[in-house]
Amino acid sequence: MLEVTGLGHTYPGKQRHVAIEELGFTVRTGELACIVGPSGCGKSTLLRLIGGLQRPTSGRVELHGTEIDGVPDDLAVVFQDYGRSLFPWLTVRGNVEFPLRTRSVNRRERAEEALAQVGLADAAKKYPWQLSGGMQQRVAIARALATRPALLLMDEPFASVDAQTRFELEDLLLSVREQHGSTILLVTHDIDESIYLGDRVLVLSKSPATVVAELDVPLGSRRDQIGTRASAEFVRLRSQVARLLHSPGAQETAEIAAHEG
Ligand SMILES: Nc1ncnc2c1ncn2[C@@H]1O[C@H](COP(=O)(O)OP(=O)(O)OP(=O)(O)O)[C@@H](O)[C@H]1O
Repeated sequence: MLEVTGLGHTYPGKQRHVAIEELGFTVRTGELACIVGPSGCGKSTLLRLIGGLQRPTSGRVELHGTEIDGVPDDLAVVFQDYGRSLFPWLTVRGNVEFPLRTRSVNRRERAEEALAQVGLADAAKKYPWQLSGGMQQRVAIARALATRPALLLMDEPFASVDAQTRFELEDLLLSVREQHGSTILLVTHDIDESIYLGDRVLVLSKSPATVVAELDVPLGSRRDQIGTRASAEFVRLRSQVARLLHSPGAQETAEIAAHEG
């Protein structure tokens, strides 16, 4: 569904910065792929390029085989900062209906369905500021789901909530994904989260970002916060990703292996 080839992005000007270099990967329909990388390596830049919010300086991003050159209709993004992404003057239902305003669908029905999916059927008439942080992020997820996107991009979606809420939202995402067969690309700096959620984990290098490893996550589709995280396979993957992220030597080895094979 998504194909990223030879992608590069350099921020111009006095502070010229090469954020992304020769980056490539694909995401299959129905897959949940996680991108994990060190702080400041270029994860948000990558999502902005994929979401058509920024133009790459080299390479291409294709969705369903067509190059992206603006924000695609069938793509939705969930950002980390729910406080700034929801409109405080609109009710919860108003927020969820907002991206549907130009579509000929029953907006109210769609919004209510999406809110029910995230467990907020009773909060439709409230305002975002009357809800907890975790509930606000559920509204942001409902708003993205209401558009029935072919691809859902998520930029550190659970980084601003407490640990318990984070676990709940991770499980909510897995259940929504199972119900809809959604295709999701999620960026995180949390190694455990990338393995718990992902079918595949793409590990990025330090800036300029490039893909140093792609790891399959053979943990099955039924995951649970306690059993899955304690499993031998989970622990093995966690060490592997941590080594790739924290040891420059391991990154070089992975890069050489990727180029050779
Ligand atoms: N508009 C900009 N102009 C110049 N440099 C920028 C701009 N936006 C980002 N950068 C630089 O590009 C690099 C990548 O930034 P980006 O926000 O994509 O990283 P990130 O991996 O998402 O960071 P974090 O993990 O802290 O969220 C950083 O060094 C940042 O300073």
